[in-house]
Amino acid sequence: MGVGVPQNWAESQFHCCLAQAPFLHLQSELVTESSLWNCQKDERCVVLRFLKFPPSRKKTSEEIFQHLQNIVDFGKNVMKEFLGENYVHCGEVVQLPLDFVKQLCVKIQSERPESRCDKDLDTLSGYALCLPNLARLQTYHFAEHRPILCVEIKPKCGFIPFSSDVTHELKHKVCRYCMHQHLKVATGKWKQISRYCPLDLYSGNKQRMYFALKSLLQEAQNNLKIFKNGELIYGCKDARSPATDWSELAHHLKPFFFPSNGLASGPHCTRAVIRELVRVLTRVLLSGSDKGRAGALKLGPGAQGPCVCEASAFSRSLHRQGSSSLERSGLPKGCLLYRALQVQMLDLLDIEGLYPLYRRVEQYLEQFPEQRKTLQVDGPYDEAFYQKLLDLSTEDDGTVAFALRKVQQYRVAMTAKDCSIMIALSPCLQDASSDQRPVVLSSRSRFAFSVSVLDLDLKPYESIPHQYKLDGKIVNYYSRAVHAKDADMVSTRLKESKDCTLVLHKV
Ligand SMILES: O=P(O)(O)O[C@@H]1[C@@H](OP(=O)(O)O)[C@H](OP(=O)(O)O)[C@H](O)[C@H](OP(=O)(O)O)[C@H]1OP(=O)(O)O
Ligand SMILES: Nc1ncnc2c1ncn2[C@@H]1O[C@H](COP(=O)(O)OP(=O)(O)OP(=O)(O)O)[C@@H](O)[C@H]1O
Repeated sequence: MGVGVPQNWAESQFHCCLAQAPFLHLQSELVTESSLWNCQKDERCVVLRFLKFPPSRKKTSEEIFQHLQNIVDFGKNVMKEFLGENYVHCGEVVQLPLDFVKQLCVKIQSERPESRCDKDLDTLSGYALCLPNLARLQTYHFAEHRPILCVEIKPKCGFIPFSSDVTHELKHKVCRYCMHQHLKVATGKWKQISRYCPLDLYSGNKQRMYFALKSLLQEAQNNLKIFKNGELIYGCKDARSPATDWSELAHHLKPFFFPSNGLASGPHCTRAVIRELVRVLTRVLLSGSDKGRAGALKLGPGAQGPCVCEASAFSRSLHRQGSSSLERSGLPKGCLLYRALQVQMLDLLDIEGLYPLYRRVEQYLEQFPEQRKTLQVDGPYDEAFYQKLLDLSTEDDGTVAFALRKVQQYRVAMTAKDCSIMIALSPCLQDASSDQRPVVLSSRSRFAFSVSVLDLDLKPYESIPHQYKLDGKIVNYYSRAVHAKDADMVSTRLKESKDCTLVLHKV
């Protein structure tokens, strides 16, 4: 059969995503559904996402269809509104011939990372989500034949909680990502602590953003991947992945950034290429005028928290140099990072303030399980659902309605904290300015680009107790292992300095 086997693909708890080169080009003889047929006809390249479940949790076809439809509706009615039309691509639910799905599943099985194989792909319903291939320029509606570079960034949570419900003082000083790094290394998820801090990336300050992006390039973990013509050329799957090699990356990138000159190879060339990449990414991340309704989120002035994470390597080094001037967010309002941050901040109470409200909803649902549907706990994610999210009042009137509103806002915030950004860059000629597509300049070339958001599935209601436990684990581990070590170092230094003190006695 004429189905390209994907070379790279990844999946989360619920989904399997088939992506990257060679992309899954759907052949006409295999696909009869009209939407896919159209994709094939106008040469658009598509990506299919399938649901996946633990073997014990089978779902009916109807449930699977509904789950996928909910994902589409949530994208359309909520995330498009908040993040902006151009950044969000919701796709559509399609029904595929079962034979096709089964053969596909067999073909990709060997490519699945072992750690993800505890869940089975849904091959029985025939339903899947059909999405545009976001590793390509979204400003073109037909296949692009020019070389294309795509950088995928999972920036994670860009603010420090400001909620008065936070009980651990450390949470007001160090961001969750930086704390979580220590637990991840201790549990073997990754080999070493990253110097990346999301607060640097979201700062809008170019210097801090460069530092953040360079740190991602040094220690990509699951926060950075780079694709060239759809093929993964940089980024790792797990802690066993080989160490990152900048000279190899530079070799791939050189034709994009230094197309016509024979810049010598070696460390100088590598540095120059990486610098160009980081600059272009920063420019793209700061660009954008897409209208979204994130402005409709009237977060009060208190809803900001500190602008610097005490654990950030950047702020630590500035601190050591005696400089304390770190600016608050200078992100332009139209850019995707700004909008994503606003949505993340729907988490106004922090999990510590939210958990008792979740318990209130739970108790109510235990008593009145039939209300689950009326309350739209699991959808539909329609306009009414969206409207409720806009009420940011934090005054608890003791009602289930209040508790549920906060729970739903929290779920949306968590989704924005875990989504990824795809930046597609394609070199364009000097005279290509006549078309209206956005262009970004590097010192030796210019690129048409597009920015999209990926993985916008609403986090499940059921994940809240897990979030609560994990939060406690992260903070406790950090305060025991790291903060205690820091305190130790300070006291050792104090002791040493005491040992060296020359005590002068009066004679
Ligand atoms: O809790 P976190 O911050 O570790 O985020 C999880 C991610 O881990 P990360 O920290 O990015 O390495 C985690 O990423 P990986 O699967 O480990 O690459 C998932 O994205 C997970 O989402 P879900 O539960 O599969 O829907 C994410 O879980 P959620 O908390 O977003 O539900
Ligand atoms: N529409 C798309 N176009 C191009 N690549 C995609 C698309 N959707 C997903 N991918 C690629 O597949 C990977 C996994 O996709 P996605 O995050 O949506 O699935 P997931 O199953 O939730 O996985 P994860 O838990 O790793 O985030 C992404 O990191 C990205 O590299």
